[in-house]
Amino acid sequence: VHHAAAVGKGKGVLNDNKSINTDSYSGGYYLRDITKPMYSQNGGAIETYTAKNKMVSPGTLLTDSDNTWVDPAAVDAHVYAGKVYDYYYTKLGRNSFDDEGGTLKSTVHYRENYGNAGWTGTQMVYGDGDGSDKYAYLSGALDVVGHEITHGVTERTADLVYEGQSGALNESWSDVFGNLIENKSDPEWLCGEDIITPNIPGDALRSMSDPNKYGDPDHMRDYVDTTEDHGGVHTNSGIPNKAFYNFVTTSGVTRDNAAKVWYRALSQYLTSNSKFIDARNATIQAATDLFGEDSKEVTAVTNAWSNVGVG
Ligand SMILES: CCCCC[C@H](S)C(=O)N[C@@H](Cc1ccccc1)C(=O)N[C@@H](C)C(=O)O
Ligand SMILES: [Zn+2]
Repeated sequence: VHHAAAVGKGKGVLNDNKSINTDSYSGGYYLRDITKPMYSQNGGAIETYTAKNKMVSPGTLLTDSDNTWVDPAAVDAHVYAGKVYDYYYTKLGRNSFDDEGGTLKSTVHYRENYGNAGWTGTQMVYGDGDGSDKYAYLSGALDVVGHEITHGVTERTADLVYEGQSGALNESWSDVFGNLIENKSDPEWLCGEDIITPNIPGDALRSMSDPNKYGDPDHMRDYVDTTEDHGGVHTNSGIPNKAFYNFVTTSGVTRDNAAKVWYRALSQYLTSNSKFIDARNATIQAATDLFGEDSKEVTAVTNAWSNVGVG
């Protein structure tokens, strides 16, 4: 069967027009992007499926007869996964989540009234929202898609245990790369702002610049000891999130260099039971490796963690 790259059209969750890389064969179009380096290297692709609101993954590969796509959740999951692939490949030299050109699979319409998105260990899954007006389709935000795929990167590198401090680091690294990839110029470095209460502008699930705004700590003294949410991984992530925000907004530190430091710390130094103090040390070591011990990056990252009471 001959596969040919095609370009389709569709609207995203925010009703925006998007071009979509699709795969045309046997007289139909499939939501499979075969334009990435991984395809020619080892047949890796970006594929988008629907679970039809069941708890199945990957589900059914989406197809269309005329390459005009009418499922906004699928359009955004697909296009945004491509953007995340491109970011890791071009900015950090990583070839997909596994650095082996592994196919990136997304499943949309996962479960019923699912107000969340996740990484299953092999792929991304996206809910439609919780049935209230709190969420739009979760794949409609590039920071969400970047967040979930980064869990795949983390699992193949530091493999941070999803519990307590290592779990909060796991969550934070996903928020960091979700926002780096989304690359908005908004000063607050918000999480999920595009899909949280779509009718209310400006709100979000978390803020990296001011975690307290959404009830999350921004200093070690306010670390939340809880059994909820795997030990508060989405709350205590406020502390490393704020540390990254401090670092990336220090004058002279560029987003790309901050990303290199955080990626090198994740892939070379963090391990499954790392705690916040280990993340401080890992990012200082990574900055030292990349820019030298007397660099502004080393000074900035040291101060960034001190500011949140770590180290
Ligand atoms: C095992 C527990 C369920 C998986 C949690 C996934 S990884 C997650 O963290 N999802 C994000 C979605 C997201 C990402 C970026 C920006 C906004 C929202 C998340 O924050 N989920 C919240 C709702 C939560 O699980 O508490
Ligand atoms: Zn997460």
